[in-house]
Amino acid sequence: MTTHQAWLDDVRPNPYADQLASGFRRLRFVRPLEREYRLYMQDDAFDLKRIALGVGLLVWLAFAALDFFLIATGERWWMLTIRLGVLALLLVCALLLALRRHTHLLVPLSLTCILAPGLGAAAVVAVAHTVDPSYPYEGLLLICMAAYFLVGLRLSEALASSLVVLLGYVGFELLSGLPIPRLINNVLFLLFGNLMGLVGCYLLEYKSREHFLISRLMRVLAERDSLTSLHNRRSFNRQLERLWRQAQREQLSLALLLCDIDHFKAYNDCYGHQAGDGVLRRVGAVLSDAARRPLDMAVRLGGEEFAVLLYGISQEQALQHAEELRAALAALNIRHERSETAAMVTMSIGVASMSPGDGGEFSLLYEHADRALYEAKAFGRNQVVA
Ligand SMILES: Nc1nc2c(ncn2[C@@H]2O[C@H](COP(=O)(O)OP(=O)(O)OP(=O)(O)O)[C@@H](O)[C@H]2O)c(=O)[nH]1
Repeated sequence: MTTHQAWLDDVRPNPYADQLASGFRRLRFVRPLEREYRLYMQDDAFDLKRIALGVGLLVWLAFAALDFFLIATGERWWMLTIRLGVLALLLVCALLLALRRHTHLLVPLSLTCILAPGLGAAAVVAVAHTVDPSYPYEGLLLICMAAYFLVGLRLSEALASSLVVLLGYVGFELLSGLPIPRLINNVLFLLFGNLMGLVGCYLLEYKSREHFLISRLMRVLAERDSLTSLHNRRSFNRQLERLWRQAQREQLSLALLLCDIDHFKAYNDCYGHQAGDGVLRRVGAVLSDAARRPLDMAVRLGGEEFAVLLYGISQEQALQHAEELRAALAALNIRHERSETAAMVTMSIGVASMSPGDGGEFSLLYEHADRALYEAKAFGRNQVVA
């Protein structure tokens, strides 16, 4: 953690950076991040689970064939019955996983894929031990290892399912009458194997969580302006293109508000750069409040230039939004004694609205808003022009 600390402080407050800085030794994030991580894991582990299940089915069948060589008595039919029962259950799980529709069932399905063969194998071993105490029980460890490393379970889930398998094994062996010293020997071997799995799984999950936090943080840093936390120009360009296509499909209009703080250079010169940064942050918060709907976006284009992209609203509504923004900034009443326009910090806003379905390029929307902003500046600033 300490290696991150130095640069993490530069990007805080940010939920991913905060979590990286505060640590997660217990393999748990704060609640909203934990939920996000689990969803990410669900998506990430889907293919892994399908491959693991395919391999598991083949291994299970191979062990069933092996039983026939190792056990020659009637018990082999009990063992085969158990194996077939487990096989049927695994096939149902495989079918549900193949459909890929039941993502909410992913964890229960994974647990079933461990518990069914685990308890099934424990029962098979116990039945075999009634006729041949040297029948190999070590295969149980393979199932525990699959829980720790193969099916994408979290440590707590892998540990719980492995313990259930172990307890099941002890119970079945007690019923089958395996001599106690031998049972203790077997259980100790399985416990030590599990201990290794536990440590490996902890390190793996720790790294997976760290990777999740860092990759999300990188995404935020690549898409957001560090001073205001608004989207940056790159993110804006991408979103504008995306929304343009969506508005084209849905026959809706798109509005762009280009906002520029008036006499900001004079503000910086008068009150200092730090105070200027404070103003940029407060303007950012005002714009961010105006873009709360999921497809809307507030952007810092650079310097004291901002933009608000609004989805599916008319020119009149866009003008109204712009006036509200201007009024919200005025209501903050940030003193600006060097402004030639007013005694407080104000902004000029250029508004453009277009329906992509009517034809034209999305760059036109920006051009129209830019021209309107130029006019707002030219007509005396602190006003909205469409
Ligand atoms: N404090 C601070 N100032 C910045 C930042 N980025 C750009 N600026 C300053 O913003 C000022 C922009 O000046 P101009 O482009 O002349 O704009 P203006 O003074 O607002 O003039 P008008 O827009 O015509 O009213 C410059 O002094 C930049 O140094 C920043 O991140 N923080």
